[in-house]
Amino acid sequence: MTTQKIIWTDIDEAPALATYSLLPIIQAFTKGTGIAVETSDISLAGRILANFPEHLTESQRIPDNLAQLGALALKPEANIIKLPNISASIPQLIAAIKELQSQGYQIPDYPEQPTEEVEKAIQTRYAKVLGSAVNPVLREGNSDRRAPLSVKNFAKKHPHKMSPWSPESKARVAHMTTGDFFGSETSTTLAKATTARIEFVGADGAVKVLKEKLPLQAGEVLDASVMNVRSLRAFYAEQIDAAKRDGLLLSLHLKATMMKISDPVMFGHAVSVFYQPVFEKHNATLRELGVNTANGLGDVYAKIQTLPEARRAEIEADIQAVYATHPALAMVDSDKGITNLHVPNDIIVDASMPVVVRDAGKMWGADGKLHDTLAMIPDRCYATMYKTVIEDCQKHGAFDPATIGSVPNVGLMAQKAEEYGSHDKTFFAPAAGTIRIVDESGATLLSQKVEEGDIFRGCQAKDAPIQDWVKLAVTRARLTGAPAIFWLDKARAHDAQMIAKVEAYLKNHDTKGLDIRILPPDEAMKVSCERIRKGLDTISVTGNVLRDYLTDLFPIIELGTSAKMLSIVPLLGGGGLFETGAGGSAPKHVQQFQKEGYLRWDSLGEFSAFCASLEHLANTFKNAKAAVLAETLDQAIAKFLDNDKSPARKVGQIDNRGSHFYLALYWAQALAAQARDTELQARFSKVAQQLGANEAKINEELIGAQGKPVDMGGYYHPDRAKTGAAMRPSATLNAIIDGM
Ligand SMILES: NC(=O)C1=CN([C@@H]2O[C@H](COP(=O)(O)OP(=O)(O)OC[C@H]3O[C@@H](n4cnc5c(N)ncnc54)[C@H](OP(=O)(O)O)[C@@H]3O)[C@@H](O)[C@H]2O)C=CC1
Ligand SMILES: O=C(O)CCC(=O)C(=O)O
Ligand SMILES: [Mg+2]
Repeated sequence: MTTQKIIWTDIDEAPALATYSLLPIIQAFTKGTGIAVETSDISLAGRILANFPEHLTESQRIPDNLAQLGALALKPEANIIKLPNISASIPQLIAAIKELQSQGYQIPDYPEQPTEEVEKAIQTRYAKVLGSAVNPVLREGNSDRRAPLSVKNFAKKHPHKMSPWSPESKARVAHMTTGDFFGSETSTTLAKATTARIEFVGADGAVKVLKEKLPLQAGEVLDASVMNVRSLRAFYAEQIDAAKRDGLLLSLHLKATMMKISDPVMFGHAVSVFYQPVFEKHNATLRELGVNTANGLGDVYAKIQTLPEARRAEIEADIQAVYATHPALAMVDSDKGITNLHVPNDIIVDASMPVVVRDAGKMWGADGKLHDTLAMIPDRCYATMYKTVIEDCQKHGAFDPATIGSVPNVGLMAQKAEEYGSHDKTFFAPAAGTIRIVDESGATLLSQKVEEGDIFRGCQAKDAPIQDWVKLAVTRARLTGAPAIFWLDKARAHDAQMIAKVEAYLKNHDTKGLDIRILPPDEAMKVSCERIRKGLDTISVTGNVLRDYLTDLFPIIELGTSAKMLSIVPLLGGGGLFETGAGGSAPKHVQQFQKEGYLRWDSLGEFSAFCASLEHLANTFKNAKAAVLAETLDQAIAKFLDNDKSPARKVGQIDNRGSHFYLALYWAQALAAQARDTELQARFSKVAQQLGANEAKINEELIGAQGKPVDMGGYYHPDRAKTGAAMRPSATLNAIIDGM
């Protein structure tokens, strides 16, 4: 029998914890079927270690798994289960490095302000693991994200709580009206392939090359846009005044993790504008200490620890004084005094704005209560649709998960499409002048006027992925009968190029009888909201960033969480990437696990992704056992939902581990009940019997393990034995699974 491989990624935080319990079950169930489920460590800690082999002993080294998986993703045999991983901000990266060093890994410190060449080289190496470093490498296909039907039906039957909107709600989204990426964008479609370069031209005409080689294909869409920092800072200042005047909380929503070059800096400007009195008065000291506003107010607190007591107290008092004259800030953790401006990775727009919608326009204030917020989302490329959904709720009230329809998504992301690939084309203007993209003949393709500090961003979207994206949209529209809306705005330069392509490529498909529209994001949002309120589904077909934002927004509205989403990436090379859920790695869940031995991570996303991965094996390799496993897993998931076996939230109820037991039980029962594969039937009849007979005992052992602190031996790089033991506390369950 040839063995087909499924790669299960080892990642971070809550989903990594869940893996300790779930993977042994999955490996036991697939044993002897010709399917091998193997792990590949692409965790933040793993990626750090993989980049510094010469600093490690032989036994400490780990291979560059991410590069290997990236290569695998291009091949037809690729079958990868991708769990959400940390896209690290600098504070997270530094914390992970410290932890690894404390465990005896002699990797270098992160040079925050490199001066010497050696330091610069180390920083460059660390840059490879910073931010969204994994997803763009593995996502060699476009994205199909939706709620599986069983999950959607479950949510309708057991609707989660949505806060009612008050007619007095003053919540609002604020965005810039000029000087943002949206306003400045210019875009072109390449007539022929070329290798371009990006250069800065100073006021004196001197040219500085920013990027030597930018290979461009014929037919690809190339954009250049600029965030004018003066306008951005003025925008922040205005909104600070407006929030104060209107008695609103102030919140900032960016994506500093995924947009790892531009957004931390935009975040930093908000920090220095909000705390301007502190930065003015203590400018010299803070500079000397190497405070980087892009790392948030938390960086100020961290760096002033080295100052003499009196000096530190003075700065701290001046920070407190700001709150007296400024609007209240939205809080990430009001108990600990962690504000929205503390660290750049705590409020990530895709996850934070849906919660504002769910909580009726409110966020937590320092008083531990919910208040209407003024949500700053500077750039109009993304802000207007959030504005529309908030206004829709203010007008029509909260969405009712019991009755609303669905908004699945078809997202363009292959080959680092759009903003995903912009990191190596994002630059900060060294002075006033022009930044331009010049082709190999010397002709200027695009150019932007800049002032000092402005953020220049170049984006690319290759033609093949665009064609595939259009095809995927038509396929989904045909399969579901739902209208498909391309969220594209002809007033945005990039979108205008895309619209021309979409219109051309739609002609390659049979679209007879399909409802396919092209609408700007605010209108598309309006139509989609109107339709879900009537119980109707509407496919959103979007570029990369809107994909990210919408696939948290609608799932959180519809299902209460994006963890339950099915997230499939049909790879352009023929393989499959199956992502679990559409959300993140839930740091809050790890904190709860460490404190009270309770893990409320819901693995439904993993279940669905694994099922889709088995289906893919069954279809592409005609693997009959995989087909039976997939079909029975699907039945098990349905029963799991029917019996509501997802983790609860509190000690004493089943948690993630208990939910895995029930999945195993129902899966074994379904395998025992089928007759297509008698070998599996016989094998699993015994397992089903054993699991069923021990249900009470297993539950007792699993729940008995809760309620006390857990020592994982590390956060970013936990001790495998300790964590494994904590995640598999039922000797009875372990004996059955390990005995299979
Ligand atoms: N695909 C990927 O690799 C992604 C990675 N990330 C990364 O994840 C990290 C954290 O991201 P963040 O935006 O804070 O958001 P998360 O999605 O990790 O968490 C936000 C909240 O979502 C809920 N939640 C998420 N997943 C589950 C689940 N499986 N079961 C139950 N509840 C869940 C919980 O909310 P509640 O308290 O409301 O129940 C949780 O506190 C960052 O490092 C980010 O870069 C983020 C998105 C995608
Ligand atoms: O790549 C990342 O940093 C996050 C991706 C994400 O949020 C998503 O795909 O939904
Ligand atoms: Mg997301």
